[in-house]
Amino acid sequence: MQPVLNIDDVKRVEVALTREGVSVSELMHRAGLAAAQEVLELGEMDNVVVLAGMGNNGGDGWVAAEALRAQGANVTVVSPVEPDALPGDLPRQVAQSAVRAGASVLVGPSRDELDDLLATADVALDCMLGTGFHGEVRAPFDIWIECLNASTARVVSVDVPSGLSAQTGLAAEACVVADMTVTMLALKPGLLTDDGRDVCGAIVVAPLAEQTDRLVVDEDPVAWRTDLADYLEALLPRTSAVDKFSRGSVLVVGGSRRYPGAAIMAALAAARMGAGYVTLATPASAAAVAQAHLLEIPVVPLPEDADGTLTADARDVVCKLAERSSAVLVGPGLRVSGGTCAVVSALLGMDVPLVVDADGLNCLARLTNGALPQYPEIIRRSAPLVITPHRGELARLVGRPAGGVSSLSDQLDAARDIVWADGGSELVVVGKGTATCCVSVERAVLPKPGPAALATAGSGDVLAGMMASAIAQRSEADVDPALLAAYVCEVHAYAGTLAAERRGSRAVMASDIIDVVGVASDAVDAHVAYPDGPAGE
Ligand SMILES: NC(=O)C1=CN([C@@H]2O[C@H](COP(=O)(O)OP(=O)(O)OC[C@H]3O[C@@H](n4cnc5c(N)ncnc54)[C@H](OP(=O)(O)O)[C@@H]3O)[C@@H](O)[C@H]2O)[C@@H](O)CC1
Ligand SMILES: Nc1ncnc2c1ncn2[C@@H]1O[C@H](COP(=O)(O)OP(=O)(O)O)[C@@H](O)[C@H]1O
Ligand SMILES: [K+]
Repeated sequence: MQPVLNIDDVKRVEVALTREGVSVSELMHRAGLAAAQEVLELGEMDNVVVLAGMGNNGGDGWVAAEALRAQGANVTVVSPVEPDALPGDLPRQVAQSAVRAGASVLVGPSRDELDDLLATADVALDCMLGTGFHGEVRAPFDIWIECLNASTARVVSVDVPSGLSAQTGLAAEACVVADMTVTMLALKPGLLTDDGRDVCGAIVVAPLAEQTDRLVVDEDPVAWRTDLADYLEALLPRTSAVDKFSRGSVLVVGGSRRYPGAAIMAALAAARMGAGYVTLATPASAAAVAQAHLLEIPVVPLPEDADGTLTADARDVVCKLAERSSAVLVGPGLRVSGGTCAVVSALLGMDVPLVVDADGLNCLARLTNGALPQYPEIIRRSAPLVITPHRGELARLVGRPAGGVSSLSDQLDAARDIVWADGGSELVVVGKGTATCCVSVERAVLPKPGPAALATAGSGDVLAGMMASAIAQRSEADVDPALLAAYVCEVHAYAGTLAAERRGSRAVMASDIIDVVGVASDAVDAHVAYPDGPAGE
């Protein structure tokens, strides 16, 4: 797994490195050399343009310029001011050194001059704005970014594409779209989510010092990005010595007269993910339509009110069914009412592995007055509990205003508020978004996100069914619950990719994802077990 650090923690690693004798000047040199090295590895990059800003990100660029010139490249550095006029000591010193070494400099070019220069470039190094960037991009960089994005040069961004917040992943109106980002010391959350996913290109981490790995871990990374090989311990069993019950039985409690489909999709996804026996319990008036869609899955009708939503009387039947299940999912399509809250509350009080999604989470928000971290006793239990909120649901659970969870960084913060309040190892918060985090009290795991095709109604219901299915199949095993949850997200993501290939990237609907869950999980498992292809091939 690769550690991911918040920007403030990156700065602390920088300070720790200086304490261990690696000065900021030395770090800047190594950063510039690392960027230059990546350019050299692209091959045949004779004409290089370096767009340098006024801070240390610009300093990295001047160092790279000098190094590339020493390797025989034609290098022109574009700067807003004369090198001697750079305000920071370090950037000024490295700029003066690059000029002494013969780098050409173009100061404050017009748009046309910059366009002409970039037209000659094989590669452009983007060193305008790094982690010190804030607000909207000011002149001249807004214009430089437009010119760069319009050019045909390969773009290598240093540390972070200029205009992207490396913390939030949100891009300013002007933002570089890079082919590659060489980021210093460690991954940052903003590179992995939202606009960051579109603008970073390939990401290379430059550690800069041999102490970095240790110091990064000392800073308690905000998350860990998984590699496929990390999932080995999370794979679902493939033994032949099973029957349909020992393969895991899942109870899905969901649906309403208004929303029968969500629960149907969750039940189907649970079956496609490998559970041997799935049961759907749904309000009576949703049961007929559900049964018509579910040939292999028994549907149990439950007491409902005039709106076709569960009443509290459903609790007894639900709890009896739950007792016989290896895992339960509650929520998809349920709606929020006194009755549904009573059912969610009863399930939370049981000793059965539980996944809470969608309206199950909204019930949980209501049961805790929109402040779940203040009522940890409601979710404290001995059996596993996985809650799968998207950003809106997560905001509601922790009492933030609508829109108050708007980045991966916010997802991680809010999820941590919940798991730390709970304090138990049974709880995982799967904070969903354009990138998803699986957070337990032990650590936060970031599975590889899927395509935007997953942003379609019902996609979350599919994930929730898959999650309950995986937990049912691994109920006996000692596996890191956050890793197991991340494995399920990884399969969901890959199913999204397969569905997009099959249906077209904008055409995927949730049932298309369900159709390929099985082949996606086989493919992910094969990659995990045999990263270099099956043995003997
Ligand atoms: N951490 C490490 O270990 C290492 C870090 N290193 C490097 O240092 C970088 C961080 O350097 P940094 O702190 O100097 O900030 P940086 O990104 O150059 O930006 C500051 C400049 O941008 C300007 N500026 C800001 N916002 C703006 C806007 N909206 N529009 C326009 N301008 C704006 C700001 O102006 P000001 O706001 O002060 O007026 C100031 O001039 C980091 O990304 C990495 O590359 C490596 O050298 C070594 C190892
Ligand atoms: N832009 C995106 N890129 C990748 N995955 C996404 C994107 N948008 C949403 N997803 C994923 O799709 C799923 C959507 O879940 P959710 O919001 O609960 O949908 P619904 O409630 O409609 O079922 C989550 O797994 C989420 O991580
Ligand atoms: K940059």
